[in-house]
Amino acid sequence: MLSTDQRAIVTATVPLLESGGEALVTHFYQTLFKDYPEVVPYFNQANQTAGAQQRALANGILAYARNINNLERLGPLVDTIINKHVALQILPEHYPLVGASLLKAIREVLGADVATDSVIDAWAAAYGQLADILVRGEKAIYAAQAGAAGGWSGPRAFIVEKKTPESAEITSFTFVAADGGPVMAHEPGQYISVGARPNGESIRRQYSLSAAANGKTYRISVKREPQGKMSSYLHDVVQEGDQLQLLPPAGAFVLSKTDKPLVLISGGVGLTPTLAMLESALETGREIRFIHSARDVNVHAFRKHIDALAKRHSNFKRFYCYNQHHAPTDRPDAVGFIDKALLESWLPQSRDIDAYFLGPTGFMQSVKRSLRELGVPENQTHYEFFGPAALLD
Ligand SMILES: NC(=O)C1=CN([C@@H]2O[C@H](COP(=O)(O)OP(=O)(O)OC[C@H]3O[C@@H](n4cnc5c(N)ncnc54)[C@H](O)[C@@H]3O)[C@@H](O)[C@H]2O)C=CC1
Repeated sequence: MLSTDQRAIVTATVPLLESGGEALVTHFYQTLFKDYPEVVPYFNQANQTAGAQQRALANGILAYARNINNLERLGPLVDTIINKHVALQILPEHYPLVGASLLKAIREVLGADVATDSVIDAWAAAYGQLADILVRGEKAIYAAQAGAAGGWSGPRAFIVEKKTPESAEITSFTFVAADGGPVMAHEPGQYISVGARPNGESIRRQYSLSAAANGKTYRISVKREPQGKMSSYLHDVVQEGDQLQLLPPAGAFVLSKTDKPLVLISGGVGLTPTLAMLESALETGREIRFIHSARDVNVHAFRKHIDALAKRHSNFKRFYCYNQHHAPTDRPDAVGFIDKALLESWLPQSRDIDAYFLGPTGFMQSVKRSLRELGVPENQTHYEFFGPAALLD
């Protein structure tokens, strides 16, 4: 439990963290990896190089410290972190390693004058409180995953039943359990972790499930990233019949169960979770708009499938925006970038909608701003980052 004095110390440290947050966190990661090399496989080294993971952690720590007196204000952040940890199989025994490295980094970066014993004690107590909240949330999800019909815990072997190209750069993989058993139902919008050993190196990545739950299979749809170890391995090496290890579905970016009009807005490979959302929401009869932006028709995945759904369901309209179009047969609904004017013309009349959006960061910044300016309530707009979260505003 944090004392009043310790809370005051943590709050007072916020401006210091704000000005030096990234240096602190960079130092923290260096310390963590040096002192505890066994945790390195839990981190996507590509995100480390780009600094995105450092920034995400810095933002998380700042948000926590800022709200230490009113943790409810953290809102969905805690759930998002808990779900990311579950997808990575973070366990209670990992927390002391991170805590020790964080305190060591605070001490080394701030120096003995600032990082006095009472500052370190306050941060130790604050970290302990955060760790308790996260460990409790993670335990509950692990238990739910293990207890669900078709559920499991830890890695489970799956076979690639189908490998299907969906566009010039996106390919789907459909998995069935190697033990032939059922698989737990995921919420539309959730992801699974795929584990493999390309070139003998053990790696794990999260991919959104791109189809609604059916109890038997899972489907992911992966964009080839030229530098991506897992996506290159999946595209170039993995074939139908091959075996991979999957962790159970997780993720807090899920459809809210309202009957408000649903607007799904995606850029590029960001369409994968919105596709699962679309498929499951179609059954409810609520009004749905599916808005998708792609560079051009060649990289536009699932167009035929979505067009066919739009023909069959009168509650559903789809809109496509291409940056370029090459032939009259491409027939996008707009050319260029999705902007406020375009969204205004494609949204339902009412602004009392549930909106979900994903795409590259610039796309998400633009969509978030446009929805706000168009009067969609902020708490009815939802988004997720593939990988470490960044700030959109
Ligand atoms: N939620 C997330 O975190 C997502 C992240 N990404 C990441 O983004 C990268 C590129 O993904 P791709 O599928 O190749 O996307 P892309 O580069 O093909 O872009 C998709 C669409 O978004 C549009 N767009 C990009 N910046 C925009 C802006 N500032 N305003 C309006 N529209 C904009 C593009 O013009 C294009 O139509 C990947 O590394 C991927 O991992 C992609 C989708 C979702």
